Amino acid sequence: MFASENGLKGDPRLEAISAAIRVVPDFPKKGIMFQDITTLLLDHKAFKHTIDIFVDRYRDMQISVVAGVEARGFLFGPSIALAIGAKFIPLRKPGKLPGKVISESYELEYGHDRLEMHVGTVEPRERVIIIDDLVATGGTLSAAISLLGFFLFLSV
Ligand SMILES: O=P(O)(O)OC[C@H]1O[C@H](OP(=O)(O)OP(=O)(O)O)[C@H](O)[C@@H]1O
Ligand SMILES: Nc1ncnc2[nH]cnc12
Repeated sequence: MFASENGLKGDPRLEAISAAIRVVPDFPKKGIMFQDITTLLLDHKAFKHTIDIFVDRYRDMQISVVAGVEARGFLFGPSIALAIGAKFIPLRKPGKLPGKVISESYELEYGHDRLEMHVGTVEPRERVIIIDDLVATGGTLSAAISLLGFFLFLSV
C-alpha cells in the first residue's frame, strides 16, 4: 500500500512509523539501504499504528485471507488477520511446509529465492491481502501473487 495514495497523506502516524524504521547503509552488501523494521517492533506506538492502518483499511472489505511472506510478513500479518476476522496463510521459503505445496521462484535485490504455499488453503473467489514489510524489486510480491492466483487487494 502506497500510503500517500490511499487517503493517508498527512496522517501523523506515517511520520511516527517512518521515524521508527532504522535505515542501515550497505547492509547486507554495498549499495543497499537496508530498511530495518526490527526498530519499529520496539516502538509500541509505531508498531500499533502500522497494524491499525491496515485494519482500518481492510476491516469492512470481506477479506477472508491474509497471506504473509516469510519472514517479515509473519511479524505483521497475523495481527491484521485476527483483527479483521480472516485466516492467516504463511508463504514460506523452500522446504519448510510439510504438506503438499505449490512453489514459485523469484529474483531478489541481492540473490534469488522461492516461496511455497500449502495447496487447498484458499478457495476460489476468496478475497486476499498479501502482507510483507517492503517492496524492493517486486520479485517477492510477484511470486506471492502468482501463488495465490486470484483477484487480490495488494498491501505492502
Ligand atoms: O521486492 P523484493 O526485491 O522481492 O524484496 C523484498 C523482499 O525482501 C525481503 O525479504 P528477504 O527475502 O530478504 O527475506 P527475510 O524476510 O527472510 O529476511 C523483504 O522482507 C521482502 O520480502
Ligand atoms: N533495501 C532493503 N531493506 C530491507 N529489506 C530488503 N529486502 C530487499 N531489499 C531490502
